[in-house]
Amino acid sequence: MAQTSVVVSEVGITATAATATACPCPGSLFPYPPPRAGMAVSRKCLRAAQAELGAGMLSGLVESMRASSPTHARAAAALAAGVDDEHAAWMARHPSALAKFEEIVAASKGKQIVMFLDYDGTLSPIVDDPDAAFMSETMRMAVRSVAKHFPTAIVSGRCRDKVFEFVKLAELYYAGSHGMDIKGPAKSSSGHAKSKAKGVLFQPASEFLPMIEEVHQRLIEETKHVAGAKVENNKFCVSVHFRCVDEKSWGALAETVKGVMREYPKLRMSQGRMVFEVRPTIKWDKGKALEFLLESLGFADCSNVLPVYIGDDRTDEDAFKVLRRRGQGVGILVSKHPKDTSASFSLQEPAEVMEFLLRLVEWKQLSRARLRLRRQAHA
Ligand SMILES: O=P(O)(O)OC[C@H]1O[C@H](O[C@H]2O[C@H](CO)[C@@H](O)[C@H](O)[C@H]2O)[C@H](O)[C@@H](O)[C@@H]1O
Repeated sequence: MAQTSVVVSEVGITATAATATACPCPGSLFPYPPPRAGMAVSRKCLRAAQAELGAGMLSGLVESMRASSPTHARAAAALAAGVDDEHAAWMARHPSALAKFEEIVAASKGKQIVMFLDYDGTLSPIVDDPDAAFMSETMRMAVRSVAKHFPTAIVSGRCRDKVFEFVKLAELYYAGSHGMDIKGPAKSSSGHAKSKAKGVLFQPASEFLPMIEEVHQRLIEETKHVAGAKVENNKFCVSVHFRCVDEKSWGALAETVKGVMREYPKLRMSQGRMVFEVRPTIKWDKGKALEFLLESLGFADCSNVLPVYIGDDRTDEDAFKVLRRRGQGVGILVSKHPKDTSASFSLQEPAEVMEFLLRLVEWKQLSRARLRLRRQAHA
């Protein structure tokens, strides 16, 4: 099917018109994780683990664990190595969504904006304790206002109930467990309630529930000797956090988790921000959840919709890629540091996400007021 895509600006908003296919992904000038100098790790742990796993595999995993901490010593080293240039080049390819705000809203002309928001690191700041990742009341107000004007979904790795406890807005769509648990709004704050997605419940991995519960218990048991490790049950997936684990123990932790994973070939492991994410091997992710929600909202294969997806983590890349493939929508990565991404734009931190959301609301209110005035003038 021919995707609709007109590149509205040099920076990659793709919107309607009748021809092209997905716009090209940005090149990988600055691969993420960027290459970095080695650091001291527990040689003992590494040796023991490497014997079983194969050297390349585990040391790669530990490197990747380090890279998921951009505030680490790496940042200081990178600074000394001319990161300013790297950052400027990256920003040129992924400009601030605030700086390009006018272009973004111009691309929505004649289209329904649909908002997709990741939770951790996007609406709430990253903190050591996953149970304390609260969003501010002002952020909640901003999200509530956005949802009054546009259908809005939270797409999170968290289990749906947990992310709802944090967000506390019944008028939103929620896709928890990396999109494997989708539900429409319990209440409406706008006309969107009439949408087909109201109350929808989609759980493509439900058959994995017993296995996830089992692996959750196994991971708790097997990692209890690693100080600081925390295992979180996200219903259809499990997170193993290492943010509070001494770096010397990362190799041992990685080995332990991989050891358990070997017993569960139907589960796979990926990595987020100082966390291992364990989930079913089914072909379902945040990108699929985005497409499912668009379809449920009545925007399947439509050119009159502009999905806007804001997220900070590797799992959000699946959604950015879907937007690129569809040649439709706006992907915004929340990051202060250059990362390899399929998003077109960037915002530095949750505070900027809030500013972006508030500007959207303000713009929508102004456009409505202008329309009203024009109608009155013609009446
Ligand atoms: O898709 P998200 O909403 O971004 O969820 C991804 C994971 O986020 C949480 O972990 C991250 O945030 C924690 C709190 O700030 C932080 O301590 C941790 O290091 C981060 O990885 C959440 O706890 C996980 O379950 C989610 O999968």
